Amino acid sequence: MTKIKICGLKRKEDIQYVNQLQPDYVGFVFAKSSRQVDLSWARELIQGLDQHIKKVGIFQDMRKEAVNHIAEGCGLDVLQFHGDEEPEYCKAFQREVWKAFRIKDDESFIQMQQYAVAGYLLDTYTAGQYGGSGKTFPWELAVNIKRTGLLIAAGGLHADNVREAIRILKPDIVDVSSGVEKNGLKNFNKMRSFIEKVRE
Ligand SMILES: O=C(O)c1ccccc1N[C@@H]1O[C@H](COP(=O)(O)O)[C@@H](O)[C@H]1O
Repeated sequence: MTKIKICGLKRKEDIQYVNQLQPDYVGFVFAKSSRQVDLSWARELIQGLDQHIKKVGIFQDMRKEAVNHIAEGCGLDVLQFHGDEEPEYCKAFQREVWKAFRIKDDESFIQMQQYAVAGYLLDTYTAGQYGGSGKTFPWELAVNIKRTGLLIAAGGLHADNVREAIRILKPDIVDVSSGVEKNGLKNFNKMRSFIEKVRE
């Protein structure tokens, strides 16, 4: 079954929502974003999180020492690198690593072959923005991609398009942030609809 990651939790209410709805993963954004959390707030949120839900930290071109400090402090299960991190950088961690690739055209996939990571996350290329854009990429571009780890589909997913994304991309995991928000905040009903669609 396709697993689910809900990204960008930043309020205690968000934690209550996911504890009730039980996605497989949740994401805490440590990169610059309207969803950014710092180490101490993330720790406080995580104290209330159901232990069965895996914790993903989202980073963008951050020093390795800083990433490790946050990962230790929060007990992160997965590190998601969403910037221009090089293959060598991604190999330098003891934890599971997912690398995000921003898809624009066929050439966007050439770079992917240089990485040996546990997860390959496909997000939409948006000029001047590294993630959380709420925009989709042409999924057909990724139908035959070669990869040696998990495939994580991201970028503009929501309850009304996620089944089509699963049909075309056959991902191991679907990742959503903007698509389960209302007025910039996570919304319980949108999260529930998204999760129901994936699991129906
Ligand atoms: O969500 C963010 O604010 C964010 C900021 C910086 C890097 C990545 C970020 N989130 C990731 O973006 C994709 C797509 O999100 P969306 O569903 O299109 O809003 C997803 O992988 C998030 O983990």
